[in-house]
Amino acid sequence: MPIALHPSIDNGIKHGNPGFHGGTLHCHCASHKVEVRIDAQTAHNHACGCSKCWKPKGAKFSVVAVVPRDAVHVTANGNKLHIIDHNATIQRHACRECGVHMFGRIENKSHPFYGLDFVHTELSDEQGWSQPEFAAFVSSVIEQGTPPSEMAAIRNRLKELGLEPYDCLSPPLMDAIATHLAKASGALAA
Ligand SMILES: N[C@@H](CCC(=O)N[C@@H](CSCO)C(=O)NCC(=O)O)C(=O)O
Ligand SMILES: [Zn+2]
Ligand SMILES: [Zn+2]
Repeated sequence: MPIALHPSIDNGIKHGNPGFHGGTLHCHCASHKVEVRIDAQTAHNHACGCSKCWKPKGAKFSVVAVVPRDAVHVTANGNKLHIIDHNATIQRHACRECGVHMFGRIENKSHPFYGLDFVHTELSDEQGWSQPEFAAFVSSVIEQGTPPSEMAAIRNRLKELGLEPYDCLSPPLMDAIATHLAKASGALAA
């Protein structure tokens, strides 16, 4: 049995459908579920090993993607939502009862990813969301108690699944962040 990372990737990566245009996320409550409608396909879907992203019980990684914030609409039981940490870069709006994070929003207008919300598409029954493309913050699983001796097996399994492991974000995303900062500072022409 290969090491378990997350139920939506452990049996192989399901391909996304480029023509897919969104769906509805719902929390894990048995009744009065929080529902969030997403009117867009996701981008930059990835496995994330950081301690802040929501993971289903027993998973080592979260699977998280971004969508334009204008495409995110709370459609039911929004009164159950609260913000986990108002000071975090990504303000995660979670269900107070079941703990599931419904969307993470960046409110800092000068942040490179301002305008994008973070979402977990496993919370939707629809098929076709963009597939995970890489693994981010892999070393961070140690901070949550994974023995460092397991890291080689974890990175090998991620590679076997086609998810290149990185200890921050992927090179294209790190380049996008650096480009944004260079344009803001004047080091590159805006
Ligand atoms: N080692 C830390 C890393 C946390 C971290 O920086 N997480 C990233 C990625 S989240 C989705 O890719 C991040 O951007 N965080 C901003 C925020 O969470 O507000 C840890 O594991 O906690
Ligand atoms: Zn809930
Ligand atoms: Zn994360």
